[in-house]
Amino acid sequence: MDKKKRIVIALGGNALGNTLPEQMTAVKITAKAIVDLIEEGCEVVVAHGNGPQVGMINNAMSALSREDPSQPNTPLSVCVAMSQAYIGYDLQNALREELLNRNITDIPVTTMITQIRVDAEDPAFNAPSKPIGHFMTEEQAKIAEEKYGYIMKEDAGRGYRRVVASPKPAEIIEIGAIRSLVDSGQLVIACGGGGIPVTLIGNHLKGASAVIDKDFASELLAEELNADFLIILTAVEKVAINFGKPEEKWLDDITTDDARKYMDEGHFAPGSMLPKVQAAVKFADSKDGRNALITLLEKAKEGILGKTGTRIHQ
Ligand SMILES: Nc1ncnc2c1ncn2[C@@H]1O[C@H](COP(=O)(O)OP(=O)(O)O)[C@@H](O)[C@H]1O
Ligand SMILES: NC(=O)OP(=O)(O)O
Repeated sequence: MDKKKRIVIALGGNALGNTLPEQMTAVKITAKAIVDLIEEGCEVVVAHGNGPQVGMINNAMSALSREDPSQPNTPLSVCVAMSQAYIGYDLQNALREELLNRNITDIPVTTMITQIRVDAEDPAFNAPSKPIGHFMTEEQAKIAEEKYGYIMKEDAGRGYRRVVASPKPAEIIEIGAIRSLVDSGQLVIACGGGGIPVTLIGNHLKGASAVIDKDFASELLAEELNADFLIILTAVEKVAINFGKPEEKWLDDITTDDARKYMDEGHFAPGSMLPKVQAAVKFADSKDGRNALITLLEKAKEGILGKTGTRIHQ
């Protein structure tokens, strides 16, 4: 019998929604897409983003400490941990239910609280770039800057968002535990929200004020688990060159060299498609036979069957 294909899936914003009720609904659709892959005979590991959720949690915790001075401010690393548990809770339950609905009773679902070591000297700490929280108008953004000292940036024509530091992931602290669970056949949700950023001081892990990009964290997870496929599920079916322009062209199958050329030519927006293509290239180049796929959440099954999406390979 063929060895099962091991797939790490990175879930983007549309897989989770922006509010509590939206997330409840979105995870049901997401769970169907993931269990479709399991039914196709794949071994799946799930990672996910947290931009809207970590922003919401951070706003709530900051409001609490403004109202009640006895409540110290909640560090961003703790907000990431909260977002992992909140998203993991909904996703884990939706996956459990979808598996049971399809009479799959032998795959336990687990969410692993995951810390990821970053370099304390990473220059990203001095150049906030990761959008979190909800979109604002220019006027609302100015108020947020003045009132809360937030750094606000325009996000790919979609409005203004707060930006925070986003260092590169260096080491997944819980990788041994994740590997044991995956190897024993469990469906594991790990590296949520890009992982809780920590720096290492002796034996102590210190939370860092940052949000790691989940595309890069998922890539590291896929390499560490020796996955065959990294699938990045987002809001577009394929990656385009000349995106949004009259000469727009959707890409089916590209080599990592093609992708690097397109990146140099500036076809992919920073903060949205660029990190996905960068992560896909890094994974595909990391070992012969490794493939990355970028596609729409609802098309995951067609994507793995080679019918759609943008496939990136050496
Ligand atoms: N070259 C491109 N090809 C396709 N989509 C692109 C491109 N450049 C930017 N995008 C935008 O990137 C978005 C995906 O990024 P983002 O919304 O940050 O993803 P997610 O939240 O799913 O991680 C797409 O919905 C699309 O609007
Ligand atoms: N942490 C992270 O990359 O979140 P998003 O995917 O929501 O931006």
